[in-house]
Amino acid sequence: MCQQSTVPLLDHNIVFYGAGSMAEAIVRGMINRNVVASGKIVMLNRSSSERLAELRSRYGIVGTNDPAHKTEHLRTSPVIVLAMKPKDAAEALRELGQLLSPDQLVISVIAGLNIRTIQGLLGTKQPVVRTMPNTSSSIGLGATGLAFSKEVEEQSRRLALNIFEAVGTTTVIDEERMETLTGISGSGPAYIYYMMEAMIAAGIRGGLPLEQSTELTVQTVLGAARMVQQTGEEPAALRKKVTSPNGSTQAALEVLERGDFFETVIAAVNRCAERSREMGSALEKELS
Ligand SMILES: NC(=O)C1=CN([C@@H]2O[C@H](COP(=O)(O)OP(=O)(O)OC[C@H]3O[C@@H](n4cnc5c(N)ncnc54)[C@H](OP(=O)(O)O)[C@@H]3O)[C@@H](O)[C@H]2O)C=CC1
Ligand SMILES: O=C(O)[C@@H]1CCC=N1
Repeated sequence: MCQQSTVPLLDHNIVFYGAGSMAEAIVRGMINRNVVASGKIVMLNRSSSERLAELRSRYGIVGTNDPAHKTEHLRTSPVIVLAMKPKDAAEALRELGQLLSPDQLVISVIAGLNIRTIQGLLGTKQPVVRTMPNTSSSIGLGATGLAFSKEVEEQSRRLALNIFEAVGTTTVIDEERMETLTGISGSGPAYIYYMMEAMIAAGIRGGLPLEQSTELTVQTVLGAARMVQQTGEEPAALRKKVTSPNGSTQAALEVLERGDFFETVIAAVNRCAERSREMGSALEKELS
């Protein structure tokens, strides 16, 4: 993980076009890690003024809905992060393309939307970085996959990596693997939270107070992730160390196996990847 720097990495504006959960997670992480001064972060959305007011007061960023200001920021910012939902992307990108000049870097966090479609909707051969971050970026523990269009020059490549390295780890991949990566790390936090919800519920049903059940679950998930990271051992090897022959863990794992846990998780990751492709195809159709 990156050390907190005393000098911000970015000394120019960065626009977040879309001001929802993912944009906030990255912004929060960037501010906490001093990647950029909060006054240089501009957050734009479609219509929610209350949301922008909340973000302005929470982070000291610039947030505006005023059409003239929005246009001005989009026209002049060297870096624009696309952070709206896939369903809203086509219209937004068509309008955005008319404002851009060739050197402005476009970074997308939109699931499924590929580089070719981004450039097609913009109507320009813009340098594009397609990324898939996750919401843990907000505490500096994100995992972001990145793929670059051929127009992205070394300096811009470095800049994009700097932004996401400051809020977690980065993995550069071939764009064709982005949907699989989405299935693992983009959506992955939700699977872990779901597992945690179930563990907490089981604790409560077994008579533990909510607070204790939550604390035990959180520490268990945290400890297990750290064990894999710090020991360098395979998860399967670590699992075996918990599992005494004919003991309680074995009995529990047998129940998970009966529910086809392993293959169910793989099927969930695959379905996530497939859904990302479906969303991408719907956007690709907007090109014709
Ligand atoms: N949430 C996550 O864990 C992750 C999300 N992503 C991707 O991030 C993107 C955003 O997701 P998320 O933050 O969860 O979504 P949210 O619904 O929380 O936020 C979407 C934002 O986009 C804005 N918006 C919609 N249309 C436009 C437009 N035409 N112009 C400008 N802004 C617009 C909305 O503004 P308003 O409220 O005013 O309509 C809102 O601020 C998605 O594409 C998703 O695939 C990627 C990785 C992880
Ligand atoms: O659910 C979604 O579509 C987004 C993409 C990855 C995480 N959330």
